[in-house]
Amino acid sequence: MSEQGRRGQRPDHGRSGGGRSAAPRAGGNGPRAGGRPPQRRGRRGGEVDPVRTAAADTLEAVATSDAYANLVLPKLLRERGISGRDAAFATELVYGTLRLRGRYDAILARCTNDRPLDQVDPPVLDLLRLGAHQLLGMRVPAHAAVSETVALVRSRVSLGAGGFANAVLRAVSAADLETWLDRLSSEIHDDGARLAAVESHPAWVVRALRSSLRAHGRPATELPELLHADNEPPAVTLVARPGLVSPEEVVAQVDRSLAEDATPGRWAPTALRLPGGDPAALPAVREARAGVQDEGSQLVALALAAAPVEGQEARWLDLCAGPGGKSALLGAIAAERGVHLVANEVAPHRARLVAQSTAALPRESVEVRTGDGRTLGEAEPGAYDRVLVDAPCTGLGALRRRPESRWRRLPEDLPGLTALQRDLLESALAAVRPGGVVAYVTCSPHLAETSAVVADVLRGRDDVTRLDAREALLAATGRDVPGLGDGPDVQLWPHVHGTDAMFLALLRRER
Ligand SMILES: C[S@@+](CC[C@H](N)C(=O)[O-])C[C@H]1O[C@@H](n2cnc3c(N)ncnc32)[C@H](O)[C@@H]1O
Repeated sequence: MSEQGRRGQRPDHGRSGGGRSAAPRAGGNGPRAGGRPPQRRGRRGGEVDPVRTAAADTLEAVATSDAYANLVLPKLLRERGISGRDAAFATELVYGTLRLRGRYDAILARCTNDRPLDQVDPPVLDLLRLGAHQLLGMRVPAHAAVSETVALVRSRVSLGAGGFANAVLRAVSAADLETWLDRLSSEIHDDGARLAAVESHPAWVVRALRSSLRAHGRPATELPELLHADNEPPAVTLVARPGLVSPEEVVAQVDRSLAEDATPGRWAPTALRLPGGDPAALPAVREARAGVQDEGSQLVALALAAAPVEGQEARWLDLCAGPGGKSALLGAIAAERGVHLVANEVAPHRARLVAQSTAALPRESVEVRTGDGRTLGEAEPGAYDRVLVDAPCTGLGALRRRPESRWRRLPEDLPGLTALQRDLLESALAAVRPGGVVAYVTCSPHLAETSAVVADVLRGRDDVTRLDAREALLAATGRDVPGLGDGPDVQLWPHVHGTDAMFLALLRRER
C-alpha cells in the first residue's frame, strides 16, 4: 500500500510562503470556522489572549468536569462577549484540539526530550495540544502560536512550565504537518497503531470500525477514509418536518448570503444543508417546524415510516425518544396519516426536550411520557403498529459532531450498553402488534451494539422476520442510495453517505 493510502486520504495541502500549508487541514475548520487568527488590537505585552483563554477554559472544563465542549463553549463566548470571527476562531481551536488530540500526542511525544506524555502535567499537556493545533491544523503563524500558548501556560500553570512549553512547541514548529505525518507513518509499523496516531482515534475504535466495515461488505482499505471523515466537521443539516414546513420554506428564511449556497439533502427529501449561519435563529427552527438533524437520523426514521405494515394503523411508539429529533420527524408523518405517537424517555430532563422538539405537532397526535422503556412492552403488549428503538449507545458513529467523545468512551462501556440495548429491543418486540414493525437503530457501527444485539434477541425466536431495510430506505427516499451492502440491515457511513454512521435493522413481528 502506498504511503498516502496507509495514512489515509488527506486534502491536498497547498503551500504558501514559508513552507506552511495554506489550505485548512484535516480536522481543521474549513471555510466555515475561520482558521486565521483575527487581528486584535490593544493587548499589552504579556497579557493573555481572551479568545485563547476561552478555548483553554473550555478544554479545562472538558478535562476536569466531563463537560461537553459544544455546551460549554457557546455559553462562555456569550458571557464574555466574544462573537463573529473571534468566536469562530475559538470554536476551531477547541474542536480541532479535541478531535486531533491523538495525532498531536503522537507528535508531542517526539518533542518532549524523552519525557513520556503521562508525566506531563495534564493542564500543560492540554495547552500543548492547543498550541500544536494552531501550528499544524490552522493557519496561525508559528511565532504567534508558540508565544500565545506559552503565555497561557505561564499564566495558568507556572513560569517553569512556560519554558518547557516553549521548548516543546518550538520542536513541533520545526516541521509542517505533512512532514510530521510522514514521520509518524514511517516510525509506527503496526497498521492499527499508525492509523490511530495519524487519524487521531483510540486504537480500540480503529479495530471496531475495521471489523464493522468488513462485516458490512466494505473493504478494510476504506478505513483511512472513514477515520478521516470523522475528523471533518459535518455540514449544518436541517430537517423540514413534513406537513409543518417544506425545505423551500426553510431556505426562504435563511439569510440571502447563505441561501444561495443552501442545497437539498443528498438522500432524504426532508433534508437541506446550509453552508453555515445560526440555524437556531430561523423562525421554522424556533417554532419546531424544522430542526437541526443529521441526514442519517432522518433516513432511519423515514425508513421506519416507509416499512410495510399489515392492516390499519393507529399508534406508533418511540421507546427512547430524548432529545426528540426522530420523534418530531416520526410524529409529523404520523400526524399526516392520522396516527398517534407515544414518545417515551427515561430521563425527565430529556423528556422535556422531546416536548420542545414536538411542540409544533397537533397536541392530540403526540404524547410525551417519562418512563423506563424496558418495561413498556410488558405493560402494553401488542399496542403499537411501528416502534422505534433508537438505543443508547457508544455514539461511535457520530464522532464528527462530538469532538471529545472518542476519548471518553471505553470498551468497558460496551457490556452495560449492550445489555440495555437487548432489553429495550425485547421490550419493543413485545410492544409491537403482530404485522407491525420495529426499527432497531444505533448511532454506532460497533458490531457488538448492532448486528450482535439483533442476533442475540432473535436467537430462538420464530415469531420475528428481518425485513430488508435497504428496500424501506429506498422507498422512503425515492433515490438510489449506493453502498447499502448486502442487507438485510443498513449501515450508513460518513465517508460513503456523508451521514453519521447510523445502523438500522427492521423487524416484523409475525405473531
Ligand atoms: C440515542 S438517544 C435517542 C435519540 C433520539 N431518538 C433522537 O433522535 O433525538 C437514546 C435515549 O435513550 C434514553 N434511554 C436510556 N435508557 C432508557 C430506558 N431504559 N428507557 C427509555 N429511554 C432510555 C436516553 O436517555 C437517551 O435520551
